[in-house]
Amino acid sequence: MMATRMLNQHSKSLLKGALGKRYLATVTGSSGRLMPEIHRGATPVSYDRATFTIRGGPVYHGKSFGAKQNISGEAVFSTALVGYPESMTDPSYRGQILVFTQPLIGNYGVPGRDRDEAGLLKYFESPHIQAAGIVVADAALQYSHWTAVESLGDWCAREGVPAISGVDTRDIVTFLREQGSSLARITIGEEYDADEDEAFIDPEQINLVAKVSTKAPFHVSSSGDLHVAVIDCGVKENILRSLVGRGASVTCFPWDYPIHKVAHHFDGVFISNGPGDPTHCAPTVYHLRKLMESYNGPIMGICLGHQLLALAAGARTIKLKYGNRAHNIPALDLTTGRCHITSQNHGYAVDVSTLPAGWKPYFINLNDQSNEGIIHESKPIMGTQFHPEAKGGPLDSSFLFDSYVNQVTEFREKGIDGVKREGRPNPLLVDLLSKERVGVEPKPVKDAHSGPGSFVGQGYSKPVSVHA
Ligand SMILES: NC(=O)CC[C@H](N)C(=O)O
Repeated sequence: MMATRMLNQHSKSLLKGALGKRYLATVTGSSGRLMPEIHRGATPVSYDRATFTIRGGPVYHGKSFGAKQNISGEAVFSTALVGYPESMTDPSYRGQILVFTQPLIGNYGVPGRDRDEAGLLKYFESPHIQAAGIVVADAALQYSHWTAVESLGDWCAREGVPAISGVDTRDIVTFLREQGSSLARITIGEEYDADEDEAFIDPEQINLVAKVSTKAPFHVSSSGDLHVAVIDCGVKENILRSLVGRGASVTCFPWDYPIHKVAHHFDGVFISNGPGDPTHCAPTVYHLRKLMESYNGPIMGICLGHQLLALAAGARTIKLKYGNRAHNIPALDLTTGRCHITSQNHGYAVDVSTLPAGWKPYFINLNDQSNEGIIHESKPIMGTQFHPEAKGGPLDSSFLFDSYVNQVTEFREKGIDGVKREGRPNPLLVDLLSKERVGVEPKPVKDAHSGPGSFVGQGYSKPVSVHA
């Protein structure tokens, strides 16, 4: 008691915060940690009424708990139970309105922008929310978790992303499953205006990969001596971590970089996940085709990367009725007969009937029989539609990174003709490269809410409160 009286106000609030975080269930902020900065389109949290409108479908009335912004995009649903910070920052969700079937979202808050020893974001899959908006049945306004620095609603508002709750997500998903992939809009504040019906943005028409891919190469170092080139179509942090953690430094290239011209410097090539229709990436497909003609090192692709490999091989992709977005989808390994529970997030798939000679299907989806992977019959080239890096989701299929890195090691040791491939990346060149994605930060814009003296100018510097 005496000691408590002697504490100054600041230490008291810190102590209160620490105790609150550790022993009490309900936390509404996190003192002692740096709050993340404010971004384009940030608004105060809006608790206005809101509508979620599906084009050619129902209008759902609910309540806003994120930014006061109106947006439109493709409505997709995920049946994942946890992992909303990871999913929302996954660049593959760019342009999409994410409907969560898990009815309570936000109860463990949102973590900070902490980085691991390689400089990769620990809790996010990219630096910002990528989904255009989110739709939940029940938003938890109170949250509790030791990594949390803010609530889901605060995060959405700060990132300029609208969020709607109080709508029947069971009904929405039933509709989306029946009608198939649909355009939709979130409107905050005023009632939905039927005259605006034509104003739905269709992300399918946009090359989203060009928006989320780094604009210049960047490098992430590992302690090992392998070096992999990653084609960044919107790469998730955990793909990079899965390579770096296995001893492969990575240099990430923009999506349209002529990779075949530099691949001989690398022990392997990797093609990342990414948003939208893979057929928008014609330059990548062309470069991959050239790469497969000239390069003998291991090549692996995940999700969009897998689709691009298939297109480069000469196969076709199709759009699924409503896609697969979940963290528990069974994929059968056709080479072993084993089933793996996988993390997925895709709307397109490889049409396996168009796979040319020399390739075979590797995995198949046990729910809908869609293709989940392809493998070359003689070269070390493979791709998976699911996400072995998970985040969120189970790590059942992380062995695929082990086998890829084993192939990369072998290629480095034995080369093509039994001669060890020599050469480390030039340290000077590595030093010159950025250490993170270039040119993907949203630019600050002046809008109605961001003028001098407004919320954006002063909102987040205030101490945050902790319930005790
Ligand atoms: N996660 C991904 O890479 C998604 C790939 C592609 N944009 C699709 O929806 O099918």
